Amino acid sequence: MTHLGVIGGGGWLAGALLRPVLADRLVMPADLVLSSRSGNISGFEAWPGVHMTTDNAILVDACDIIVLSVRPGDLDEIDVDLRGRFVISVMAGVTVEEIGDRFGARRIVRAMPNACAEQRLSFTPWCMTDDVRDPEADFARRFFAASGRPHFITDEQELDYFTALTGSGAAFPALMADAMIRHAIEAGIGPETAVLAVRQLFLGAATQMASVSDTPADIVELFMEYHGTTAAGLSAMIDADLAHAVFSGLTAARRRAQDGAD
Ligand SMILES: NC(=O)C1=CN([C@@H]2O[C@H](COP(=O)(O)OP(=O)(O)OC[C@H]3O[C@@H](n4cnc5c(N)ncnc54)[C@H](OP(=O)(O)O)[C@@H]3O)[C@@H](O)[C@H]2O)C=CC1
Ligand SMILES: O=C(O)[C@@H]1CCC=N1
Repeated sequence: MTHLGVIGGGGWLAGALLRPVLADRLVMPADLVLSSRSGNISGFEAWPGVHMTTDNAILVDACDIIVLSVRPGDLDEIDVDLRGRFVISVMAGVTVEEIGDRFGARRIVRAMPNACAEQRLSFTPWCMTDDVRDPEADFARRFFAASGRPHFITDEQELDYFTALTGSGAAFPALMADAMIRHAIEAGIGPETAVLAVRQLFLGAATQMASVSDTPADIVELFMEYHGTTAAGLSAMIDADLAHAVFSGLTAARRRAQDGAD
């Protein structure tokens, strides 16, 4: 039986990835070991059989698949020997070469999910070393499929880009949504109604963009050609160079991922 050990299993991303995996019974609670530094792990009350420890060596001894999910700045504290283990890393900015050099592992999957994993809606690009065996690659794909859409890539460097683009999850759309909510409140709409309205707007917009064949650019074009109130708003946003602000943000996030995300 395969045992899965998650170093940093008490963290935000680990919980978001693991709850769908447990709900789907891809891994049974008794076969899962989570570690944290403090011993405080919550969010797994529905699966009382999950093992928890503060000792990463105990976790590694008990498991054949090891997930690395600590913050990059905490990696130096992780003193374990992962030779012969299949390793899955979801850490931003830590290359497979670094993981191999540091822990002795050769069979490594590196992935960049996002926190929408909790809603099973992560976009999760992933890559692997040549040594990964077919059943291990299949496990990795099914592991990430439980929490969203895995997308296999062959160029590891793209992961630093995806860390900025999609690893950020709801954060960048939330910035746009928050600006809209603040504008609505300034215009006299009650705060609760403003939040309700913009949440429903983003749900509708995301669902539409995910389900119709029109690209986002096609949708903008459609409204521009309609020449109505929305076109007036779009023109003002384009004139204010909204794209420039977005490009600056993504460039800064990518640079941080390339420099080693802490
Ligand atoms: N959060 C996100 O949206 C995303 C995160 N990532 C990546 O996932 C990784 C985890 O991030 P996230 O879950 O947000 O981080 P959190 O800070 O939420 O969780 C980190 C976890 O690591 C534990 N930890 C720290 N040091 C050790 C140690 N020496 N031994 C065992 N456990 C330890 C912490 O324990 P304790 O709390 O007790 O200190 C905590 O449980 C990061 O590398 C990040 O780059 C990638 C994509 C998205
Ligand atoms: O903001 C962060 O650093 C984490 C890693 C990638 C996405 N979120």
